[in-house]
Amino acid sequence: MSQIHIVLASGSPRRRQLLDMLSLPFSVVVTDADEEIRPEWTPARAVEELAERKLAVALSRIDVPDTIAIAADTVVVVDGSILGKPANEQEAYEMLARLQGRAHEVYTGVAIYNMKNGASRTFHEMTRVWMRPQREEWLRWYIRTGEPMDKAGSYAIQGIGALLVERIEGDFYNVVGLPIGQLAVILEELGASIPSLQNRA
Ligand SMILES: Cc1cn([C@H]2C[C@H](O)[C@@H](COP(=O)(O)OP(=O)(O)OP(=O)(O)O)O2)c(=O)[nH]c1=O
Repeated sequence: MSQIHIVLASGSPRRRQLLDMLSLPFSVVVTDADEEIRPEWTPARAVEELAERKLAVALSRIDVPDTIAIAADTVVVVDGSILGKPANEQEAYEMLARLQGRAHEVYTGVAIYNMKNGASRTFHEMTRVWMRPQREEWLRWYIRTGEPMDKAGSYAIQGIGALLVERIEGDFYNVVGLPIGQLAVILEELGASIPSLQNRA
């Protein structure tokens, strides 16, 4: 397969690290898409729509024609309410207080477009996370570390937030912001050659 240029439309350092797992060279375009969610959207639709919005902004800034562009969006869902990134420390506390001691869902939507042949795919994955209860002082201390402030649902499963997590069902990396296993399969279907998949049986 010919070399195709990959662009990740994301300012998230986590998504860059996850895409690095594919051993595929890629470049990054940071987008500033509007992240407003319409109240009638289901969580699955919300993450897919937001990923497509980020992708559309990125596509308008890419001038290499042989490019596959990828964008993603992650939200946390509890009792049907969609939680994005907290606006301030008080909101982070309210989110964490709501999530602790119970289960919630993490949805990541991914939108991909192959500019070479016009092929596109949008999909989402859901991971269920069960959290331990933690004391108010611990939650306040955790917020002061700064870790929750740029994360959907106000925690990072890959960081100190792991101390809140009892168990998960589904793809761990989907919680971190990119369902990398499923993304690799779909990128191949869309014409990318993935070095990390070459040695399969
Ligand atoms: C729940 C959870 C979320 N997150 C992160 C993943 C996403 O980066 C972030 C959700 O915000 P997003 O709006 O999905 O992404 P972003 O603003 O960080 O980056 P961009 O839009 O430029 O791609 O929360 C974790 O890192 N760990 C977790 O455990």
